[in-house]
Amino acid sequence: MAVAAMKLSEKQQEVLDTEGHLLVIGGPGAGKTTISILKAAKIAAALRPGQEVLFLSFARATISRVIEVIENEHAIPKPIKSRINVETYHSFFWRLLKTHGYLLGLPKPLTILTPSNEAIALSAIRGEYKADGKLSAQEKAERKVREQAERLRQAKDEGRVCFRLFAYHVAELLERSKRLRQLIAVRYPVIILDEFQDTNADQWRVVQQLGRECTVIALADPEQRIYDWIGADPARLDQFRATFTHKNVVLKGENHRNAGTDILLFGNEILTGNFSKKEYAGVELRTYSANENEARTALITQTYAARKRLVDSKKKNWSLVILVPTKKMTRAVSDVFRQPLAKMPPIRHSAAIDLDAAILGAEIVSFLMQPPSLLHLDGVIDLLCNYFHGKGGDSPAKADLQQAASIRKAFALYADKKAAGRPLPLNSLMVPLLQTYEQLKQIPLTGDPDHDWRAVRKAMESAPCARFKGVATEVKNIRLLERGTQLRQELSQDWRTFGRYENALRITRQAFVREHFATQAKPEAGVIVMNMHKAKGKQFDEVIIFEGWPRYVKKKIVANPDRIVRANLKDNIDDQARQNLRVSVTRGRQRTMILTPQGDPCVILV
Ligand SMILES: Nc1ncnc2c1ncn2[C@@H]1O[C@H](COP(=O)(O)OP(=O)(O)OP(=O)(O)O)[C@@H](O)[C@H]1O
Repeated sequence: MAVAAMKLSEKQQEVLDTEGHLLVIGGPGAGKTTISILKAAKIAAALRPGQEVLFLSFARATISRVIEVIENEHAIPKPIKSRINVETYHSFFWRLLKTHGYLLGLPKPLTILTPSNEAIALSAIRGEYKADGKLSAQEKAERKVREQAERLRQAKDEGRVCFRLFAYHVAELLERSKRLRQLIAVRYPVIILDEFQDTNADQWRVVQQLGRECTVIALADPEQRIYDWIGADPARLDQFRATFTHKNVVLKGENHRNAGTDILLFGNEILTGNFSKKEYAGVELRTYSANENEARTALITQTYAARKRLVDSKKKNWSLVILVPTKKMTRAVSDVFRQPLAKMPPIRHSAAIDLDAAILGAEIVSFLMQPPSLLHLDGVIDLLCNYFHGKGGDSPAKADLQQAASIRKAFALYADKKAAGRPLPLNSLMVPLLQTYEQLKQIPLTGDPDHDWRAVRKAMESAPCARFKGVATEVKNIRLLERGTQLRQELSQDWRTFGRYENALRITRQAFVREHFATQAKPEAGVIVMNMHKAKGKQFDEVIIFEGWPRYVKKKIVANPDRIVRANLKDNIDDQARQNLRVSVTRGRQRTMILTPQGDPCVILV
């Protein structure tokens, strides 16, 4: 609905009319984001030139939804819209650090240590420990301390700052410099903090400092807190109350997202486990037989049906999201949609999968596009090892770290043998690797980046070396040259200037850093697959929550991965699991379906 036609609730009006620090509390769809934008517009209209309202959010996708609200609100004139600056916490912190980090003794210039490169930097430490499940609490704590020390060292010595240090350093800066706090307040007299319940300790330190000079407006739902695992704290709202003289407004009982359905009622009852109704309008619980084929068929059939409903509704930019409990499953569902079972047509979709492997793979492709005179085997070996060190992101697989070690070892042996004029052992992994490297160097390039990129990737796919094949498969996950045209343009420009891709690797790396900060222009539409954790702050016309199924041997469950509650055991139900499911369920505007295995349905719901 266009916000222009919107009648504000009494409490929303109160938000609009209140001055000073503000804590706005409301459940899913209560209209927190909406009213905060209207309030931002009201404040912006009275600002002095050069001043803006700053709206801070966690995810880029939330930002696009916020921007959409602003765009729909025809009552907000353009010059006023342009005075509302919507930004992620990360990107705001980075701006501060880049300019003022030297005050903390950080080198200048600073660069971002992207998540994949952070994983590479930490892989040596991580490689020394067993898998998470096999570590004692003490070992985990020790590893955490060592990882943090390495992150700090990377920042201080190398000038490479990873995302999770942004708030840490900015907090330090603002705690020390009143002048900087004042500068920020002059530019941003009012700062809106979205999803405040999910701020971690360092972010809270930053907010405390900002609130000394600026007016802060925190939007929160204490029961949508899903970031405990990265530092959110149930005490946060009370800390806000104790720190700031503020007005508290509760948008109680309001639901503008899925009004007319029982979706919110069902979501709220998930928190207590007391279900008051047999049927909930707009909510459907379905089971599938607990095996791979049945699971896939159920998901695909339900997705076809939901898509048909939405297409038939003729709604513009309809959205259907499939929410799954794990990253692994996001990928699995995306693969199934691409190649469903026999004769079933594929489902066009976008998937929010982790791109660490694809990004590091892209570095290899771009390196191989560089002219042979700039290519060297050491460089390829380094990038391949980086790929294996970083492809698992925060949780690298032992096997991948070992791959990297084997490549290093085989390369050292190759160098020794070569120096001694001796042949390589025939079974060395360097044999197919060298063959592939030679083949890749021979690929004729044309100056059309899209074409050339594909040529290198295709050649990798059919290469003798299995490691390169793996890289090619991962790289398929990003359509690098389709996203915006900047990378493409820069590569073309590089070719025009030098008659070859002189700087392909550097250009590609920069493109990914940029990508981390880019704001999606539009909220997601069509069929989307994502991890439940990523659904926060978003809304979709229909939601399908699809969880994994137990594996049986002789009728006993031997494994039960990818469940909403870990292993689907009653003992593992906690607030996090309940809140996470509630957030997912309440994302649907019209309809939410939960697909769960027969015989062992989600324990929260039984
Ligand atoms: N007063 C209102 N009248 C009609 N529709 C409204 C009103 N306020 C908000 N809406 C609409 O309701 C939907 C949900 O609002 P909004 O996204 O602001 O809620 P929220 O509290 O931020 O939700 P969440 O915490 O679940 O992200 C949006 O589509 C918005 O346009």
